[in-house]
This record gives sequence, C-alpha cells and structure tokens, in this order.
Amino acid sequence: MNDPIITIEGLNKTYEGGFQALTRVDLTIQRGEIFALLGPNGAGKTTLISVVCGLVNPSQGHVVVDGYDNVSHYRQARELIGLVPQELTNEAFETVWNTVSFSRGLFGKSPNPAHIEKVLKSLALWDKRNNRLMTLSGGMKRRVLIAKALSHEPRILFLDEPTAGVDVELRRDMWNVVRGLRDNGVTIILTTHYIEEAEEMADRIGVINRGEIVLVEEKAALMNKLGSKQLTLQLHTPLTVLPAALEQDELSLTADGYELVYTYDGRQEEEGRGISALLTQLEKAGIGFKDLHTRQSSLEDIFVDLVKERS
Ligand SMILES: Nc1ncnc2c1ncn2[C@@H]1O[C@H](COP(=O)(O)OP(=O)(O)OP(=O)(O)O)[C@@H](O)[C@H]1O
Repeated sequence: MNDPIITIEGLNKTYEGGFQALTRVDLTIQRGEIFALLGPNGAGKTTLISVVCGLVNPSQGHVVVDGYDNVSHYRQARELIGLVPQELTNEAFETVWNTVSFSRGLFGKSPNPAHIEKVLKSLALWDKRNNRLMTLSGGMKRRVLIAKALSHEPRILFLDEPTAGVDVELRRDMWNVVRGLRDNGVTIILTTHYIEEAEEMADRIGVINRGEIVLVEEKAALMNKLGSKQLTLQLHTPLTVLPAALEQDELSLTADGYELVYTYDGRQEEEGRGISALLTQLEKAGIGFKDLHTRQSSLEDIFVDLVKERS
C-alpha cells in the first residue's frame, strides 16, 4: 500500500521560550489506514497533530494533506481534517444538535441535517440531540466532540487520546465508531499512551519519544520482529539438570525442575529449531509433560524497551 494522504517532512517545532518539542519529524500516513501515534507524556504527540491540523506553526518543515500544503493551502487542507481534541470545550448552554450543526458551518459547508442525524445516531447521541451540553455525562460530552469533528464529513480524523479517562464500555463504543469510519474510507490517526489501544486498533504504529519518531512499523510486523514468545511446559517428573542433547540458549529449567521454558521469536522456526523440533527432542529424551502454555510479549514490553533504550 503506497497511497499517502499526509506527508510530513523535516518538521521541527521550538516553542517560544526555546523548548524543542519536535525534532526532524518525517512521517507518511497512508490513505485509509488507522495509525496510532504512541508515546509517553510530553513526547510531542499533541504538538505533532496540532501542526498537521494547522493550529500550531512549525519552526521548520512542511505538511502536505492530500496534495494541499497545510500553510499555503490552509483552507483546503483543513477542510479534509476532523480533529477530536483532548480537552472538552465549553458550550454548556448550546444543544447537541446546534453545536454539531454549527461546527459544520464553520467549514463553510451548507447545512445537511441528514448527515448530522447520521453522525448523532452512530454515536448514540440522537436521543440527546435537544439536550444542552451541560446536562450530558462526561462520556456523552466526549461523543459530542467526535460528532463535531465529523460534522463536515472529513476524510481524515485525528483523535487526540480519545479514550483518556473514559470507562471500558465507552472505550469499546469509540473503537467501534472508529472502525466503522475506517470501513467508510476515513483515514484515522489517534494518539494514545494506552498501549492496548494501539494494539487493538492500529494498522501501523509510530512511537514518538522526546519529540523524535523512533519507530514506524506495521503492527503485526512490529510484534513479530520485536516480540518474543515463551512456551512453558509443565513436566510430569522434575529434572535436576537439562539433558545435554537439549542444551540450547533458548531453553531453561525452573529452579524446582518442574518447568521447561522455551523463549523464541520466529528465527528458530526459520532455522528448523522451532517448537515441533523441540517437542520431538523431548520425546526422544523421554521427557513427558502434562500441560503447556504460551505467552507472547506484548506491545507494552516492546514499547518500554524502546523508550528505555532511547532515553
Ligand atoms: N505552548 C507551549 N509552550 C511551551 N512548551 C509547550 C507548549 N505546548 C507543549 N509544550 C511542551 O512540549 C512538549 C510536548 O508536549 P505535547 O503536549 O505535544 O506532548 P504529548 O505527547 O501530547 O503529551 P501527553 O501525552 O501528556 O498529552 C512538552 O514538554 C510540553 O511541555
């Protein structure tokens, strides 16, 4: 897949006061993908999306959104983008319907009640359309932020930590809404420090740390490449030592001798030393086991390693 919808080149951002929040950021977002930008607090996620959305000026570099430079063709670029910000804004006395319809108007689009209705229904806000924002729960207010961002039918949606502080149910709902949008061809970029969010949602993951993109990778490839797996076998009879025929770096025996732990990452399989080879060896050595389980290292392990390495 190579059909970029956003191209970011050589982006630097130094805030007034001299803090450098972004350093040489190059990044391409593909049309139709869900891209998760993952990074610890203060890594530069919000700064990066604010620059792409034209809300913060870069110190250097440029951003092209579907062919439009986001500075020289600001209006065209901005019209393609919906942004769900982190913070709730305060239009307490307005109704849901008016707030969302007004947002559409801000982009110079003519009214389209059918579209607003569709958006509110997809976010389970239809029943609340005549409610003033102040009468909504926190979760509903967040849905209104998404509805506002979708009001002008953007082709690209940025979600800045969409599920920070929301309950599990709302998180699931939001993920479903996001997947539905992607199925309709909307490109999604979400920032998060919840690793499970990236793991669950994203096609590709970028990791940002201290203003630098330290990695961009397909999620599956990332987990494959960096994630190791562990197979644990519970033995019938404990062993005091590993038989010489079985000795290899990847295999170890627990202190009580009851468990064999095999750590592997795909390379062993390629070299003909994978799990099936191991099981054959065990059988030959007369070692029986009564149970086994596997564990895959999560994106969290990978992420912690990456951020640790670079700091
Ligand atoms: N207006 C500003 N002036 C000066 N420094 C700023 C400004 N906005 C952000 N920063 C600094 O830039 C760095 C990156 O902030 P940013 O909000 O982009 O991080 P983030 O990755 O979104 O963090 P979080 O996960 O906490 O939201 C931080 O050190 C922050 O203090």
